[in-house]
Amino acid sequence: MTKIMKYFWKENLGIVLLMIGEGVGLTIASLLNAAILNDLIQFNFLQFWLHVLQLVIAFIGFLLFTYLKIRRICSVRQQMATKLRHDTIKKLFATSYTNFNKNTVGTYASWVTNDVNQIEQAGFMPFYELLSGLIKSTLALIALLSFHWSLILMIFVELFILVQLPRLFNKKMRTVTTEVSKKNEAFLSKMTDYLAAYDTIFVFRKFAFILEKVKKASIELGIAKNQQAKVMAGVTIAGGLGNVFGQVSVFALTGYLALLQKVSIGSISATGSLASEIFNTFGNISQYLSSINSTQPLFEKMYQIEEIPEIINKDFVLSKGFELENLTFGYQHKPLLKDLHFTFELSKKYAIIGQSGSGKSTILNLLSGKMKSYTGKLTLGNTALSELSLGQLYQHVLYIDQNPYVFNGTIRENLEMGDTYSENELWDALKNAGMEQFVLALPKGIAADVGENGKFISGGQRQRLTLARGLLRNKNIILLDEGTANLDNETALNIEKMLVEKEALTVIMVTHQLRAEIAEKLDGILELT
Ligand SMILES: Nc1ncnc2c1ncn2[C@@H]1O[C@H](COP(=O)(O)OP(=O)(O)OP(=O)(O)O)[C@@H](O)[C@H]1O
Repeated sequence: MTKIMKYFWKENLGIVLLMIGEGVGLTIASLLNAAILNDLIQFNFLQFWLHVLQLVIAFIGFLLFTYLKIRRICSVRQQMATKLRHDTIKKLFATSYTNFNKNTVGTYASWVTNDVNQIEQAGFMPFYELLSGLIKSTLALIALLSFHWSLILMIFVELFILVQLPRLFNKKMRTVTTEVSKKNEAFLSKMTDYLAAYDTIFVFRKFAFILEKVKKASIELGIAKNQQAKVMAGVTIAGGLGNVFGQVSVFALTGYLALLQKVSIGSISATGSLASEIFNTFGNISQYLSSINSTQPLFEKMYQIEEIPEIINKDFVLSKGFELENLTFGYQHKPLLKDLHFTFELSKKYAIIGQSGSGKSTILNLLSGKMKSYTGKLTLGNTALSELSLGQLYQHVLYIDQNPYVFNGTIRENLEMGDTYSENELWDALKNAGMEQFVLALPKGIAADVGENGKFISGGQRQRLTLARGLLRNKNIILLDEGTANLDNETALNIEKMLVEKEALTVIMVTHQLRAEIAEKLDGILELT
């Protein structure tokens, strides 16, 4: 948490200044309480009314600073949460393909929702409460010193004992918070999975089965949260006991000093409220620190994502296509591809065929730099793929996998994905992907919404939309995994023809259905067994 607080140091300094303003207002109000009581004891009515007026002004100042502080904390807290979410996703995008796939999408969603919320509630909020309390306590201690030194001495001894308390709870708090985070991850992951499977659940009428699973996952999450609340309750009680003891002892000592005529009688109302400020803060310190401490594992989880730096290979020239030599690869040490030799020359057209599970998509995954744990040689141009940054690779390569994602937005947004293209370029891409007539016939045309993962359009239309999105990018090499599998024979044939007839384009397509009209135009076929 220190890291993010430091990053926003200017904003946090502003908050500290507002807290000081708030604390000064409150301390002055406490001191005025003593003065008012003394005025009454001495029947000094003029002074009494003057002090009451000053008290009102002090309270107005206090409330004004409190208002500004609350507003500012809320805004800075949101800025820090946004930075955390942004940095986490940025790191996830900068890690390797294999690392990203170690967790489910639901887990990552949980990090940037549940965990960030937990950091806000259990980390940032207690931190500001503690900071505000410490500032008020420091001012209160200074004010108390103006009454009698013995008060400060006694408070210091008691505070020393109070601040030892958090240590007793640190370990337990970390454990229960980590457990809540894990259960949150599991819960969100399961929910994402069940809801994404809605169509399957719908046709199998498995609602009761899924509801039972939802209930079980929710109960498991509830147990972890209860466990956390139990530890929190223990921390609160321990702090509360110290707090009560401290306040009573200051009250008693001031009374004793007043009896000895070392302090005025009115002091008792000021020392009481000043001491309550100090002991409220330090009484809750164990709770604040345990809570802040408990968020540490959540930060660690986000910060430990390994970023793989993009190192640009300056010597790279796309002088030739992909060359595979003795290429061997397997998942989890299970051999799949063995000693493969093949050359995909630039501007030529290839198909990869073979039985289901023979490794066709895996080859495209290797060519597109997603899998790196192969042995043998795999080069593009004059450079080994392992020495090429993904940015450089994707400057030339377009990979359309078996399930390309269609975003919940318009056709135009799905095509552009944040880039800018002319109307002509957009429509050319739609035409080449066999999508032009369909889009023209839509009431909203290119501005039509496609829904979540394109659920408002057909499977074939989704495939053509993602193909158009790829064609727009004008890359030299296209890797197409069953890119026309969902299309009718005629549309599929037209698209494949369009691709193999593009002279400059290197085409490597995985297909189950190699049509004779296409096969005769190919320069090579890689058949896997
Ligand atoms: N991420 C993965 N982890 C472990 N095994 C995997 C993974 N991806 C694929 N496999 C396995 O590797 C083998 C080859 O998979 P691949 O997807 O390359 O086959 P394919 O020839 O493209 O199949 P299909 O024609 O059915 O799409 C399969 O047995 C598959 O179960």
